[in-house]
Amino acid sequence: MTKPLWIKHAAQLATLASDTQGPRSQQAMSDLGIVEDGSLWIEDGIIQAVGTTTALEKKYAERAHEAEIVDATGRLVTPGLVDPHTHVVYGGSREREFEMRLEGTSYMDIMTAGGGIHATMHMTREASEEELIQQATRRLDLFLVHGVTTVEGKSGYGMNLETELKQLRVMKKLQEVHAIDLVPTFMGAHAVPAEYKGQEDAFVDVLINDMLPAIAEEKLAVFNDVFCEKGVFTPEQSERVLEAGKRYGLIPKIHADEIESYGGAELAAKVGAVSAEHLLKASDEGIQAMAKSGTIACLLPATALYLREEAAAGRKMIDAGVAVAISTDCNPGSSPTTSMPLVMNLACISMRLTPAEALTAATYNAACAIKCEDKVGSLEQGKQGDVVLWDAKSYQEIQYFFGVNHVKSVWKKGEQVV
Ligand SMILES: N=CN[C@@H](CCC(=O)O)C(=O)O
Ligand SMILES: [Zn+2]
Repeated sequence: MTKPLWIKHAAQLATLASDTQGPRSQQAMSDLGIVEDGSLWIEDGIIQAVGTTTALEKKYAERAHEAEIVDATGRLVTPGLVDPHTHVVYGGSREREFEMRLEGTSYMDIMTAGGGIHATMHMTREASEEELIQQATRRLDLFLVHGVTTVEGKSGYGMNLETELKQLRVMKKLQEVHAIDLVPTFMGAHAVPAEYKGQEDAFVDVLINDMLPAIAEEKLAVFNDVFCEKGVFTPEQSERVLEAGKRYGLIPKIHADEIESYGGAELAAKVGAVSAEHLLKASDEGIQAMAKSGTIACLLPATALYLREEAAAGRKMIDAGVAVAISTDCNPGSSPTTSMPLVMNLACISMRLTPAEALTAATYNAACAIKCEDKVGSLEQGKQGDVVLWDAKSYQEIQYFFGVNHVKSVWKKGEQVV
C-alpha cells in the first residue's frame, strides 16, 4: 500500500478551484483560488483534502505518522499542467525544414512541395508500432519534466486507414503504460495525401466512409480534428468531416485560421466544436461567434514564434468573452517542444495574457478543451492527485523569470514521477 502524500506549507497553493463549472473567460480567468500556507492530502491517487496547513493538521492529526510529508515552504504548488493539443506520436524529425524556413521558404510552400506534414506522413507510415512508442515515450517523459501530466494527442500522419489506426493504437498503448494521461484525437483530415491530389473530395469520402467508422468501431478516439486552411481542407469539406464524426460520437475540434483568415473560427462555432486551434488570423466575426457558442480558443504561441508569425489575439479574445486555453502544439514541423512553462511565458509576452490567465489557460481551461475537467486541471477534493511543486515562490515568478523550467517535482495520481 502506498502511503498518503501530504504536501504542507506551500507559499502559494494555486488550486484553480471555483464554484462555477465550465470554461472560464474574462475575470474568471484571473481567479486562481490561492491558499497561502496551503496543504494537500492525497490518498489512493485522489485528492482527499485541500486547505491551509493548519486546517489539514487538525483534520489529519491522528494519521500524520502514516503520510509521506513534502515540505513546500516558500514554494508554489499548482495542478499538473494540461496540454490540450499535440501531435506527439510521429516518426522521424524535420531539422532540414527548420533551416529551409530560416533561408526564406514558407511553411506552406514546403508542404505543397511534398515536405512538411507529407514528409512526416512517410516517416510515420514506415515506422513500426514499437518505434513510434519508443519515440513518443521520450517526448512524454519530457512533458512530465515540464510539469505536464495530461496530454491530448492527434493522429494525422498516416492519412491512410492502416497508419491512422497504427498511430491511435500506439496512443492507446501509451495510455496504458505511461504515467501521463493521453487523450486521443482522430485527425485523418490533416492534409490531402499525394495519391489524392486533384481528388480532394474523394479523400474526404474515404475519411467519412472508411476511416471514421473503423476508428469509432475500435473506440480509438474521443475527438475529431480537421486542418481547415486554404490549400488543405475548405470550410465545406471540413464541415462534412466534422458532422460525420459527430454521428460516431466524436467531438469536433478545428485547426482554424492559422495561415489565412478562412472562416475557421465561424465554422467552429457553427458545428459546436469544443475548441478551435491556432486562430492567428481569426476574424472579429469569428471571435464573436466563438464567444457566443462557448467554443474554447486553444492558442499556440510557441507555434507562432517558431513560424515567426504574429501570435493570436489572446487578449482580445478573453476580453470578448472567449475562454482561452494554451498548448505546445508539440509536432515535428511548426512547434517541436514539450515546454508548457515556455508556452505560458509566451502567452504573457506575445498575447498579453496576465500570469494568472496564463496559468488558468494551461490548467483548468486546457482540461475543459479536452473534456477532462472533472478529473484534472484543478486541485479539488475528488480529483486526481496530479500536482507540480515549483522551485519558485509564486505563479508570477514562473511567468516573469522566463524560458526556464522551474518545475521541481511532479506527482501523477499521487505517485512521484519527477
Ligand atoms: N497546422 C497543422 N498541423 C500542425 C503542424 C503539423 C506539422 O507541421 O507536422 C500544427 O498544428 O501546427
Ligand atoms: Zn496542431
